[in-house]
Amino acid sequence: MNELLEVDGLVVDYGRARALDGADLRVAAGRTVGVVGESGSGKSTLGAAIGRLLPRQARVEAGEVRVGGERMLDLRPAELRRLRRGRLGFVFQDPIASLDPTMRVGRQLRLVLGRRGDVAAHLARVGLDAARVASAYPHQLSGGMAQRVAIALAMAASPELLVADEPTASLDAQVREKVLDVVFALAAEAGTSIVWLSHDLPAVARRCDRVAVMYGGRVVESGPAAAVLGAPAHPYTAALAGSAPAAAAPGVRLRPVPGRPPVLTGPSPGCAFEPRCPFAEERCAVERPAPVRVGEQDALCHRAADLVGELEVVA
Ligand SMILES: Nc1ncnc2c1ncn2[C@@H]1O[C@H](COP(=O)(O)OP(=O)(O)OP(=O)(O)O)[C@@H](O)[C@H]1O
Repeated sequence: MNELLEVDGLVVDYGRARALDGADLRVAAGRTVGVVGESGSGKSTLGAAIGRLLPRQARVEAGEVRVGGERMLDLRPAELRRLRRGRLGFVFQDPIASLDPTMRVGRQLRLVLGRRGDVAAHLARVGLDAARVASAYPHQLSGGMAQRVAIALAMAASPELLVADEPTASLDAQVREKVLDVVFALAAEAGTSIVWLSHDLPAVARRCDRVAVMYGGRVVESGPAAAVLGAPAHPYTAALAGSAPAAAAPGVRLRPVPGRPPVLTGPSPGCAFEPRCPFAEERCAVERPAPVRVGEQDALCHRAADLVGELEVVA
């Protein structure tokens, strides 16, 4: 498979707090991947690290990020800008904050598209009327409209990879689905891969080809969405899928699994889920699990092979 994004063993600390503890992720060209996990599992850090957009206090301690084979962490600033502009797009949680407050929307798009770009056409692609929106400043737009503008900007150069960090978290439920429709339709048209960081497991299941489940700063299970969510290979995925409010309103934050998520200040000595895991054995507390292939999934669990058929999703 032609991998567009490869994240290997990524470790990121914020001072003493460890946000990523050896995260691995693969995204093939044109694929849509939902990255799910509880608050604090490291999703935003992973998304920011992909574009080398981590805040100043973050330190990459180990690991590697490659986009189209280019080693992101080694690029010089000019190369990094070129790669971000040409191959990557980002959409964040707060659309208004991601736009320039001092510049009219049309002008922001013009800067990205260049003189010959068709501002009105790019606004129309995200369902906005240029006559109404191009001359507005970001604060004059609703959240949904501002996010559409942010999507138009992120997708203007038809990037190979779009990283969307909870792009609909601040939007009303009715607007949310429409905004996601726009993101996925534009990406499908342009052949753009999506990494969508989300709390919303049912929504990810509906829209993504693949799912990566994060826990304690690692991707503990990944594989085709239907397999991961229908027949989980990791006990944490089973707990998370069981706790997903599938019947509740879309976008509702996941109900936490009993117990508390870990707060790491260094490498987890074993499996970070061990204290909450109903299947844990002695070695789980002291040996870091390596990936195990189970069916179509990769799971970081010592017991993944013996648990086949045991893990039920309690919906
Ligand atoms: N700027 C920061 N300074 C210090 N610690 C941080 C910072 N950003 C994140 N962290 C810590 O790193 C860990 C991972 O956070 P991150 O935001 O990546 O997780 P997340 O899964 O995206 O959470 P959420 O879903 O709440 O956004 C958490 O323990 C968090 O407290």
